[in-house]
Amino acid sequence: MIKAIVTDIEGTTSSIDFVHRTLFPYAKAHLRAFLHTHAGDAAVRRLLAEVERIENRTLSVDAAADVLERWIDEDRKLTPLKALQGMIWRTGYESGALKGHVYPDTPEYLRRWQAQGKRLYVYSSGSVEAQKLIFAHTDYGDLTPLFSGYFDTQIGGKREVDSYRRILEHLALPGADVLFLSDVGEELDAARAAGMQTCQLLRDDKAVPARAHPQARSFADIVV
Ligand SMILES: CSCCC(=O)C(=O)COP(=O)(O)O
Ligand SMILES: [Mg+2]
Repeated sequence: MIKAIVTDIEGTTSSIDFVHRTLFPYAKAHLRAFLHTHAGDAAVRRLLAEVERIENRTLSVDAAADVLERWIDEDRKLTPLKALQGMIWRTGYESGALKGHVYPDTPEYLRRWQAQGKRLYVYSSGSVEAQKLIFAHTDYGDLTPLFSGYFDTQIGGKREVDSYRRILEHLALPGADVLFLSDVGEELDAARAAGMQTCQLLRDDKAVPARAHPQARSFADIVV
């Protein structure tokens, strides 16, 4: 029996377009000014040091902004970029400039599954801060009370089997009791290799079907 469900965000609970056409441009538009204002803050300093380590060179604030803007364009899933994006999006959500997109079936089925006693978790390349923000600011209210925990790239990349093994250790459940939901075949392959059950969300025509996994057009199609 499924005791826990771990869900991806982009392409699964929420639309790819929202992430790429609203969230990423917002982060890019505010990044440089954010870095100039906060480069002295301890948390931002640590993240900029990580950017320098990845680039293997010393960077001025503007040079770091250039690198991070390029990473946004390339959709790189690098931890310091994702952490900085989360910090920038916070201002957007709190001012009302951003509203977290979720498909209508997302809150409905998350509530239903929680009422059935299943524990719900998020695993996204977006930072834990960004995950909490998107679910706290939806048209359906604050969905964060539905979740028992959040995982981001600090636990490992989403295409790596070890990431899912580590998540299972945190959940203290065997893989057979855990269902992972994602739109990306390589992520589902890695979760299955760790022993999890899987289901691919095919929300729109952009998703590439991974026929080795059960498939669903919405959460209403998922058998738990
Ligand atoms: C937390 S919302 C922003 C998601 C994000 O930054 C991203 O890169 C999408 O990654 P996902 O693993 O949810 O497909
Ligand atoms: Mg996804």
